[in-house]
This record gives sequence, C-alpha cells and structure tokens, in this order.
Amino acid sequence: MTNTPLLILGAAFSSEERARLEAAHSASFSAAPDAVSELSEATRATIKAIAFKGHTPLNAATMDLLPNLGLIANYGVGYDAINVTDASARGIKVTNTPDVLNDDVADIAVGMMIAQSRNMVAGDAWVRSGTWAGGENLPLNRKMSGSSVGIVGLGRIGRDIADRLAAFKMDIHYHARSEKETPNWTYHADVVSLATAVDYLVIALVGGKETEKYVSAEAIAALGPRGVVINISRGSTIDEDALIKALADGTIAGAGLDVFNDEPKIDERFYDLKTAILQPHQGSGTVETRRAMAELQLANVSAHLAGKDLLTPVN
Ligand SMILES: NC(=O)c1ccc[n+]([C@@H]2O[C@H](COP(=O)([O-])OP(=O)(O)OC[C@H]3O[C@@H](n4cnc5c(N)ncnc54)[C@H](O)[C@@H]3O)[C@@H](O)[C@H]2O)c1
Ligand SMILES: O=C(O)[C@H](O)CO
Repeated sequence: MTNTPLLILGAAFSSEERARLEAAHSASFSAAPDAVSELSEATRATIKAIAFKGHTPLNAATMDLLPNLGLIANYGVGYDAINVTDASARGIKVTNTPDVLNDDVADIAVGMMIAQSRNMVAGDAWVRSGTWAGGENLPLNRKMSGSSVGIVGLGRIGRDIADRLAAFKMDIHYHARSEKETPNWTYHADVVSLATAVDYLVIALVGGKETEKYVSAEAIAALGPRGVVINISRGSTIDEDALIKALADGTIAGAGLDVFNDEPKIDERFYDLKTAILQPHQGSGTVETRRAMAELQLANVSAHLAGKDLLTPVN
C-alpha cells in the first residue's frame, strides 16, 4: 500500500505541474477517471484529495472508489466535467481556479475578434506566399472599432471582455439571467434579442447541461449576414450544427472559436470554413496564467489537507 493523500488525476498535467504537486504532497497518479480503479484498494483508501485536470467526466463512479475523498480541486475555472451534485451528495468539496485567468481569456476573445475582422490569418498567408510581392493587395476587410457587441454571460470573464471592448469604442450590449450594474451597457432579457441588436456576439457562459445550446439556431440566425460569433466558453453553449451551417451558407459573416464539442477531435466540417478563426482551447494558455492556475489548485489541496478553509470553493 502507498500512503498518498493526493491523487493527481489527468493525463493533461505537464511534467512540471505534476512535479510541483508531488513536491508538496505524497501523491498517486491516474491518467483518467476510468483508470482510478487500477490503484489498489488500500492505496485508494489513503486518498483525501484529487487534483484534477481535463475534460473527461468525473462522477459518482470514481468518487465511490475513494472512501476518504474530501476534495476535488479542479485546474480551470470551468468545472463542468465534475458532477458537483454527486460530489455534494458525498460531502466532497469542489474548488476551481477563478479570476487568475480572466485577462488571458478576455485577451484571446478580443484577439479573435480583430483577427477575424481584419482577415489576419489570410493576410499572413498573403505575405508568405509572395502574393503581395507579386503586386496584389489583400482585399479590404472590416472595421471593428466603433461597432456593436453582445456579451452572453456577464460574469468575471464576460465583464473583462466588455471592459476591453469599451476601449475600442464599441456599443456594449449583454444578456445575463438578471440585469447587472454596468456603465451604460444595454441589457437584453434573451439571447435572440441580443443577437438581433449587435454585430459581434461573444459567448462567456459557464458550460454544462443547463447552458447546452443556450445560443440557439434562432439566435445565430438573428445575428444576420454581418454577424460574427466569438466563443471562449465551451462548445456545448452554442448549437454547433447550426453554427457550422450558418458559416457554410454565409448567413453569418464569421466566427472566432477557442472551444468546440468533442475537443480535440472537433467536427471536421470546421476545417473548411474560411470565415472562422479556430483556436485549440488556449484561452488561458500562457506560461504566467497556467502557473497561477496550478498554484491556486495546489493552494486549495494544501488547505484541505491541513484542515484549513478552501480558497475558491464552488459547493
Ligand atoms: N477558453 C478557455 O480557455 C476558457 C478559460 C477559462 C474559462 N472558460 C470558460 O468560461 C466560463 C466562464 O468563466 P467565468 O469565470 O467568467 O465564470 P462566471 O461564473 O463568472 O460567469 C459565468 C456566466 O454564466 C452565467 N450562467 C451560469 N449558469 C447559467 C445558466 N444556467 N443560464 C444562464 N447563464 C448562466 C452566469 O450568470 C455568468 O454570467 C467558464 O465556466 C469556462 O467554461 C474558458
Ligand atoms: O475553464 C477553464 O479554466 C479552461 O477552459 C480550462 O479548462
């Protein structure tokens, strides 16, 4: 039997992240929730906390293999992979890593908006291929500053995106479950009304069952032929089939997407959509922010194992 109060769970951990956790606490490792059953029963009984990274569902079946589990510390603010109802029913606390990643995720949302509007990916290819040197200019593209944007979900990241876009002199609209205190931003009670009013629709919702296809086919259609969808939340929050169809048919102008269903093996129809900028779920993917996320996850694990208050509990 190995006495390991910590289970590092997820093949997605880098070797550096894993080493930092192992330096702080005696730990076992499983690559995925399905593999936890491969640890001996005696080792499993010593585990009090999980440090989790990844998007594979983590639910009752895994929790029930760990009789002394008291904490699941998620690496990431979005914890839709973890069944929090199952955890709460077993007295297991869940933590996430909010706020430390807001800047990077907001930056990439704005970056995708500019790249999409100004055709920057095609511009790069234009220069490298010698087309520009051959005397041809890139076709004119589209001004983003001063246009209108609708944020779906005015939470921590949504608000940071809106703040940035206000500096681009954009007219800010938003939808949330209730009206918020804002500078002079326009509230919409539903997403269709929001999409009808704006040029850019930015999705910054939580993922999970409750927000599945929250941005519906009707909302995508309401954006119209000049509309651009930006999604940094989860692939599940938009009707992905309807989005692909709208991009293929040109019934909307384009998209900037950092998140998809079935990552990383996304729907291959995306590959041919020239008006979409596609990113490999790298919203928080800077050295600085990933380190801050890892530190916050570890701080939650250490607090739990020392019997102290958790820093960022979600249940
Ligand atoms: N692309 C990336 O790399 C990346 C990085 C970080 C976060 N994210 C995603 O962004 C999400 C938002 O993060 P945040 O820190 O801003 O979260 P947050 O909790 O501060 O904001 C989430 C928003 O979703 C809304 N919401 C929650 N449940 C809802 C429901 N049932 N119906 C309608 N609206 C609902 C909330 O009211 C809030 O406006 C995360 O959950 C995660 O999925 C992605
Ligand atoms: O939710 C988050 O923090 C990111 O999407 C990483 O999973």
